[in-house]
Amino acid sequence: MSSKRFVTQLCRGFSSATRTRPFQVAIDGPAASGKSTTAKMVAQRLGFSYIDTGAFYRCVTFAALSEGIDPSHLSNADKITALAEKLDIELQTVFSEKPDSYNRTTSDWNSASDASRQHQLPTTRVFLDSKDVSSDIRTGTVSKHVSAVAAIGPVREAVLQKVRNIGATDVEAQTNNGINSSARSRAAGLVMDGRDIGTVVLPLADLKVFLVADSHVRAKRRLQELVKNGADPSIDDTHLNLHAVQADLELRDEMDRTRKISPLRRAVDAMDLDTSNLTLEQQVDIIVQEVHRRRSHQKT
Ligand SMILES: Nc1ncnc2c1ncn2[C@@H]1O[C@H](COP(=O)(O)OP(=O)(O)O)[C@@H](O)[C@H]1O
Ligand SMILES: Nc1ccn([C@@H]2O[C@H](COP(=O)(O)OP(=O)(O)O)[C@@H](O)[C@H]2O)c(=O)n1
Repeated sequence: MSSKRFVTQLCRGFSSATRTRPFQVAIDGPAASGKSTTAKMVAQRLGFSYIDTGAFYRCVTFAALSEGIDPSHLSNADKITALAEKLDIELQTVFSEKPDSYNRTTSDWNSASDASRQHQLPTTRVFLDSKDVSSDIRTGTVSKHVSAVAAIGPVREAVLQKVRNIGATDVEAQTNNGINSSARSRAAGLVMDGRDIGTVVLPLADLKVFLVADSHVRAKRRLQELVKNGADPSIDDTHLNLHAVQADLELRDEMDRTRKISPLRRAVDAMDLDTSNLTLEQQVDIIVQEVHRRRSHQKT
C-alpha cells in the first residue's frame, strides 16, 4: 500500500469528523524529554488508553540485532522490513484501577508517600512474539541502532499498520463501552507518544503536545533511569556517564530530526511544554487541565 493511502486510512480510522471517536492526545518530542512517563500518567488520570510507538521501533531493532542483522548497513533494509512485517508486538499497560486516582491532583500526589506514588505509577510491558522484552528493548545497544531502523520507510509503514490495529481495537472497545482492566478498553480517549504522532499518525488529534527539556537535564534523568533499572555495562554498550548519555541522546535526536520520512518535528498546532524545571506531576497536571478545557469547549 502506498504511504499516502495508508496514512489517509489511518487518519480515517482514528479521526472521523463526528464526536463519537475518543479524545486523542498526541505527545511528541526528543529523546528522554518525558513523553512516555507523562503520557502514561495522563492516560491513568483520565482513564484513557496509551500507546508507546517508540516501543515498536525498539522491538524491530531488537529483533534485527538478535538475528545478527546490522541496522547500520543500508543493504539490510529489506531484511529488517520483512522482520517488521511479521513480528507480533503487543503492549500491556497496567493502570491503577482506583477511579479516584484518575482525579488526583498535584497536592494529593505530593502528600502521598514515595512507596504509594511508585505503586500508583502505570507500567507498560512489551511483548514480542509473546515474549516479554520490556527490558531488552531499552538497552544502550538498541538505543544506538533504533534511529537507523526508524528511518527505513517500509519499516515505518509496517509499524503504522500495527499501531493502527491496536488503535482500532481501542476505538472498537471504547465504542462498545467495554471497560475492564485491559489497557485496550479504557473509555473516552487515547494518548499516544512518539516523534510523528501530531504530524503524521494523528494529524487531527484534539490536543498535541511538543515536550522538550534541556539536553543536559534529559541526560541526567535518563542516566538515573538506566542505573535504577540495573543497566550493566558489561553486557551492554551503555556508557554509564553523563557525557556519553547526553551525546547518545543528541545524536539520536539529530538522526530523528533529519531523516526524510516522518522526521521528529513539532506540529504547527502543538502546545509547547518545556519540562526542564517542572516536576512530573506538574507536567501531567498541565496536560490534564488542557484536556479538560478542550473537552468542555467541545461539549458547548
Ligand atoms: N519533570 C521530570 N522530573 C524528573 N524526572 C522526569 C521528569 N519528566 C520525566 N522524568 C524522567 O525522565 C526519564 C525519561 O522520561 P521518559 O518518559 O522515558 O522520556 P521519553 O519517553 O521522552 O524518552 C524517566 O526516568 C522519567 O521518569
Ligand atoms: N513515532 C515514533 C516513535 C519512535 N521513533 C523512533 O524510535 C526511537 C525510540 O523511541 P523512544 O520513544 O522509545 O525513545 P526514548 O525517547 O524513550 O529514548 C526514536 O529515537 C525514533 O528513532 C520514531 O521514529 N517515531
